[in-house]
Amino acid sequence: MNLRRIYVLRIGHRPVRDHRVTTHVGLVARAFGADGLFLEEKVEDSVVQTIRKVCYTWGGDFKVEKLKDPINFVREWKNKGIVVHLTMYGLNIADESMLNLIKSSERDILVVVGGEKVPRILYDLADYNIAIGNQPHSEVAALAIFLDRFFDGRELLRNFPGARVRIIPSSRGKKIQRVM
Ligand SMILES: C[S@@+](CC[C@H](N)C(=O)[O-])C[C@H]1O[C@@H](n2cnc3c(N)ncnc32)[C@H](O)[C@@H]1O
Repeated sequence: MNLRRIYVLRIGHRPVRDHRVTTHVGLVARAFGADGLFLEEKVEDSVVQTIRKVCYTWGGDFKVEKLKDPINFVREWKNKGIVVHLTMYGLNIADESMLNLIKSSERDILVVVGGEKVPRILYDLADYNIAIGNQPHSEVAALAIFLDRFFDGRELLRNFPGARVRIIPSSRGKKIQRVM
């Protein structure tokens, strides 16, 4: 059995201004199958709390952690896993050969998404600089599409153990079941 894990690192957070987008990076990471999120130390505690509250209510084993030195963390990560940096300047994911190489690795994966400006060194540290198309858009969209392609859509059918509420999918209206 492959016990490979996939984590997300969000770099380049601007306090206050990026509160919502960094929260959304976390929610997308969790909902689209990642095992956890690493954030810079300057990220507001309320971002971490919001993501943890979603995990408490909706389940899953998703870890959120702040890092003192994200670049050093990436350096050390490379001893045990691979680093995928999502950037519009990278190799287009539509060329599936890169994605296939990433999928076939048995090592843990760190997916790095940036903000306004990403430190140059990340482009060199990354094992793969991957573009979700070579047009500028958003870290939230880039992460969602990368994870969805990585898991071939299977993440959308995942169960989240320990959920307190669950949605009963319905063609109209909102049906929610309390589980515990
Ligand atoms: C506001 S964008 C900045 C665009 C940036 N100059 C870049 O390198 O992609 C913030 C983040 O969104 C992600 N991003 C935006 N467009 C992307 C694309 N086409 N492919 C992959 N990632 C993208 C990157 O992680 C980037 O650091």
